[in-house]
Amino acid sequence: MARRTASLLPQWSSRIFSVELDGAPHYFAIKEKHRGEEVPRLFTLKARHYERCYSLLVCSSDRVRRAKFYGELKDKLLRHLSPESDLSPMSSFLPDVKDSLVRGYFFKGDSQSSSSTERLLQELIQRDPVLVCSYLRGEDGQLWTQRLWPPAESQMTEMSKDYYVVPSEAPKYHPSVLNIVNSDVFYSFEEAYEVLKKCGDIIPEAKSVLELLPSGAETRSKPDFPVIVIEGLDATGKTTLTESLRDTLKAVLLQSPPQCLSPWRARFDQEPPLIRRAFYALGNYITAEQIGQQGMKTPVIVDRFWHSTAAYAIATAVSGPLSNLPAEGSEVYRWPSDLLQPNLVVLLTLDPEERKRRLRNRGQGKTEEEQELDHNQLFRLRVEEAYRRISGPSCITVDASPSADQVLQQVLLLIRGKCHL
Ligand SMILES: Nc1ncnc2c1ncn2[C@@H]1O[C@H](COP(=O)(O)OP(=O)(O)OP(=O)(O)O)[C@@H](O)[C@H]1O
Ligand SMILES: Nc1ccn([C@@H]2O[C@H](COP(=O)(O)O)[C@@H](O)[C@H]2O)c(=O)n1
Repeated sequence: MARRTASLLPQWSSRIFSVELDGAPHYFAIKEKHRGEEVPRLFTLKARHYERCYSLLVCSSDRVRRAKFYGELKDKLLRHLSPESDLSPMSSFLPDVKDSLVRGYFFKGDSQSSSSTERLLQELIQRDPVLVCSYLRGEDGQLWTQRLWPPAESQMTEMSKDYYVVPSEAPKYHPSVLNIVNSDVFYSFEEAYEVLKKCGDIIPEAKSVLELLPSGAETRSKPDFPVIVIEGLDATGKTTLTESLRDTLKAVLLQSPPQCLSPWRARFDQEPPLIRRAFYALGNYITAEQIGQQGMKTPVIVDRFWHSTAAYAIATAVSGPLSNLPAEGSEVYRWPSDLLQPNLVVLLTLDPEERKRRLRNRGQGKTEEEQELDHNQLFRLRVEEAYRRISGPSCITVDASPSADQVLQQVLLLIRGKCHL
């Protein structure tokens, strides 16, 4: 298996590796040592008594298989490895090369149970799309060597050489940015459709979803009436506002994901990002079809649409501070060319403490992502910033802290100014 997967990781010696140790990414490169050359030291691994570490990179050419297996691999490793192994997320990428990121895990080998670890690795490389490397500590404790595992007996390839591990600078943007397009965010009906179609064999529910889809993102004529989307984090007042707008404007209220996908939403929420995001992306096309029909008769108000799909996906793919997000103007913030464009998108924003108070008062269950919003201040900031950076159409921010009626009046003013209602 190592040989077959090796061909999926071109330019091995030019790759950068990232291991998350104690919550912070450590970047390293690999280097062949030439005679008399001083090799820079690797970051000091905290547990100095470990002599050997391993990395596993998931590198199937089938992206659905890769996404599913990456999630399963963590459970498998956690079940088999000792807690001292410090299992950490790892990735490898070619700087500035789109779609070059591969994910995996890194862990410290336990000398007491090395044979059972190696048995597990042996099983994995026989059956699964993983590429395993071992890292051996040098005598001074800081210089590490990377070697393909198990060492290739013959046929010296670029990968089967021994390399020294050397520190590397952090890339300008989070490496996940390289793979966002059509893995986390889908920019056409076809791209998202392809993912769900491939899932049909392993997720029977995918077939039911496919049956509900419009026959393609047909270019319909623009609705005669205005289409207004209300966006925002949970509990910012979207439901309250959209219902008031519906009543005031005698409009139709739609939502994304649409009601018809409700039976399958929880199922797809358990899936890895590739599949989950494809599900939500397709939901927008079903809603767009409904907008197209209703918008010929009345104004249409939409509770969440494309901005939500893209902003949450981008903010989840990238970790850490706002500076890790793709730069403003990046292609990842562009609107899909085949998706209906609303006339106005309003983003409701709220002070985090007030949002929490409203969540508490409402007292409903929360999705994992909503809990993450509560606990992780950086995630919340990334989602809000991604919302603001999406363009074509961009959103207009409205402070949702005044009373429900004041927020309604503010948004009605915007609608009358922009949509001539
Ligand atoms: N302007 C407001 N002032 C005070 N409370 C409000 C205001 N708007 C909404 N609320 C209350 O805040 C809570 C959350 O509002 P709402 O359900 O409308 O938010 P939401 O954005 O639709 O949330 P979710 O996305 O989780 O469905 C509700 O209890 C609602 O009554
Ligand atoms: N158009 C959409 C709508 C929602 N999502 C995802 O759902 C979560 C929030 O939705 P709630 O109904 O629970 O408020 C959020 O995690 C988004 O990832 C989406 O992707 N696209």
